[in-house]
Formats: sequence, structure tokens, C-alpha cells
Amino acid sequence: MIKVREETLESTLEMAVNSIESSESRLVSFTKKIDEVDALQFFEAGKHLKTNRSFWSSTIDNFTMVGLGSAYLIADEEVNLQTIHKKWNALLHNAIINNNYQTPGTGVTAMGGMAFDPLKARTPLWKKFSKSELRIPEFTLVQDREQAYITYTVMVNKVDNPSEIARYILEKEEILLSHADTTLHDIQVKAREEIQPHQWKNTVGKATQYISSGKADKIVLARELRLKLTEEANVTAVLASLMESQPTSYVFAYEQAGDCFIGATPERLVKVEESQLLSTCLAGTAPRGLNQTEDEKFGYQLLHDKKNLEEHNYVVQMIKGSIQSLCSSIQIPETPVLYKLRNLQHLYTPVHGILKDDYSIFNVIEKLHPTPALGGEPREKAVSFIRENELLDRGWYGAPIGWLDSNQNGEFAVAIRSGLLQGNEASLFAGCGVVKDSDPEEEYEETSLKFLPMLTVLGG
Ligand SMILES: C=C(O[C@@H]1C=C(C(=O)O)C=C[C@H]1O)C(=O)O
Repeated sequence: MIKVREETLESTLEMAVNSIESSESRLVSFTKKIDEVDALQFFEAGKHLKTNRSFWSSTIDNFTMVGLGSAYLIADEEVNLQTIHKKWNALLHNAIINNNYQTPGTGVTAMGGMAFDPLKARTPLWKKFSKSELRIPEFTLVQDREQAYITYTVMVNKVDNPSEIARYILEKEEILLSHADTTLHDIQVKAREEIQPHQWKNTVGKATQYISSGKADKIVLARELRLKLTEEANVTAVLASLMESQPTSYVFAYEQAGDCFIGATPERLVKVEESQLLSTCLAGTAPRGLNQTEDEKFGYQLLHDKKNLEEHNYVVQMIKGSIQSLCSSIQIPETPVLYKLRNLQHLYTPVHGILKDDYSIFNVIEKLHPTPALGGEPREKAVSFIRENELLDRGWYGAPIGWLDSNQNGEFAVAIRSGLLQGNEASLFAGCGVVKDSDPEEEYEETSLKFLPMLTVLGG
């Protein structure tokens, strides 16, 4: 990685082009501070580029990232995180980075996600999505509280003309930072089809038998709700509604050739800021009450419910065990607290650790995914059961989604409370942890509640 301090984009590009000797190409990035902008407007204006867009917002931290276009793609059909990690390192090794800021998400940044289970046969539903992908956007906007930054990233080679590239970028920037005209319509759900609800309940029954016979302790089963909408959903409008209705969740979107994977997940998989590591154990669910007394009653019951505490504890123990070798110290509270969302409340245990020098966010994701919150316990048995019995191609649902940068920062969430928008249709996904005394009917109800965050913003 070559860090440079050239004054302008053009001089940075010139320096980069001149530094290239053979037929290789090099990634060049240039970050500048800009006046505060509306990230959603920027995302909407990104439509003008006719390109794939990505969005990430951690509302609680007041941190939003928008990625437009693709300067480089690391796509892999294998979901081998070590291979992806090597490709990312190789890309950065040769990159020329002009960034005067420390803010996470500046410098070279990648946004991406992956399939929950690369071994599950892919169905047409997810045909536009690779099994894993890291996209280095051409334009990355970071809004960190009141500070905003834009990074341009391009791949250049020896014969490129720096002033032409600079002109192209600045022209596009003008469009992106000008006010986008968002005409937002109220969409409605015209029809909904629950995919094989009866068989799903049978599969839950089968999982409880499998667990009772001692072959596994917990298996997470998910199902799909297919929607027809009155018109094509505007992704920006859906994002805006998710940010408003789910202020304690991560709101994300990842477009792929017209389809868009989108959601508002409360579940952080891992955040790394320099050597600080944060993870989250989130499992165990109850509804919100209709009034404060009922809400507190449901919360109290959840905090004392044996089945939910057991489901939760599998996650705590697994996360603790998995990151032990990567961290020099770990802090985990003894007991969970409640994490309240608009429609649900969960058992929540935060995890803090100090990441040892030799490890990065890739190593943590590799160890953690899938946690027993989305796979089960023990992992291999549960994931094989899901692969063989679940009536769904999860695609990117339930898998890590997020971003990372060239300064060892990054954050990935577990892509739940999510859906795949496909023109004027959409598929929503929801799952729940099954243990030995799970009741199929209750689990069915729980998944119905978990569809709500997405269903509501789509007018359902
Ligand atoms: C699988 C989902 O949620 C997960 C399962 C939970 C549970 O079983 O209690 C709770 C939170 C999530 O870890 C989902 O929302 O689709």
C-alpha cells in the first residue's frame, strides 16, 4: 500500500499512472471531506450512474455508508474467506491511497456479503447474487455524525489519461451531490404467499425429533413469504422507512443487476475498529406488549424463560469459544439483557474483545459464521440438517453483510429481518431457533412476527 499526499485527484492519478511499469493495473483512491449531505439523497442520485448501489447504516452510531458503482470486484463462488482475504490484501498491497483522515470507511473501502451456506444448491431466486462478493465502489460516501467524506476509487493502468479520468469522476460527483428528485409512491402489498407453511411446521417437528434423539441441541429453521406489490418498490424509500421504524438496527441494501437484498437487522456479527472487537449474542424472542405493563411482563418472562435462555446460551458459549484464540482479552456479561425492537424483544449479550495483531475481521467472520443464532449447535450437524431439510434457498439471508476498509476497520451484521426485492415482487425471510421442546405452531407465530419489519415498510 502506498500512501500519498498529493493535492488533487488529478495529481494523484498522474502519480499513480506514472508509477506503473508493466501491464499491471493499480487501484487508486482519493478521499476528501465534503459538506454534510443526505446519504439517502446521494443513494437516490446514484441511479443516474445506472450501476449497482450499496447502503449501510448503523443508526445508533449515526454512521452511514453509500457505495456506488464498482471499481473492483472480489467475487467468489466458493465463499472461501481465506481466498477473499488474500485477494483483498493483494489488492491493497498495490493500491495508491490518498487519504488524510482516520474516519472508518475512508481510504479503500469494500462492501459485500455472502451466501449463508455455499453448499446449498442455488435456486433461480438468488441467481443474480454470487456466493460471495466484496465490491470496492467507485464512489463511497461516509457520513460519520456531522462529518461527511467521499472517496473515489478507480483501477488505472499505464496508458490511462489522468485528466480524463479526473474529469469523468468530477462530472459524476456533481450529479451525485446535486439534489436528487425522489418521487416516492406509497406501495401496497397486492398478494402474499407463504411458502409451504404446513411443510415448514412439519420440518420444525422433524428438527425437534432430531434434537430429542441427541443428534443436535439447536437448529434454526427459516421460511419465505413471497409478495406481489402494486408497483416496483423504490429502494431509497424503503431504506428511509426502515431507518425510521427500526432505529436500533443496521439498515442495509445491496443491489445486483436490478434485484436488491435489503433489511434492518438488530444483530451485529462483528465490528472491528483498530484492535477493538465487538460482537453480539442475540437469540431468544418475545413479542412487544400492547402497553407498558404487558411489555414489561413479556420482557420479564423472556429473561426467565428456560427454553429461550438455553437458545441464547448456545450463542454466548459459541462466540466466546470461537474468538478466544483471536483475542488477547474478552469481556462478556454473565447474564443477558433485553434488546427491544418495534415488534419484538430479544435476549442480548454484548461481547468485547481485543483483537491480537495478526488477525483481521476476516478471521473473526470465518470463526463466527454461522453462529447458533442462525445455524444451530453443533454447527456442522445443524447446518447439514438445514441444507437437507429446509424448504428455502437462504441465499444471502442469515449471512454476514457489511463493509471493511484499508485501515483495519469494518463491521458485519447478520442479514436477518430482510428481503429480496425483484421488481414488483419480493421475498421476505424469517427464521427461529428450534430446541427439543419447541412447538411448531409457536415457532410459526414467531417467524410471522419477524416478517413484520420488512412487511410493514412494503405496505403489507
Ligand atoms: C433467524 C432470525 O432471528 C434470529 C433468531 C432468534 C430466535 O430464535 O430467538 C432471535 C434473533 C436472531 O438471532 C430471523 O429474524 O430471521
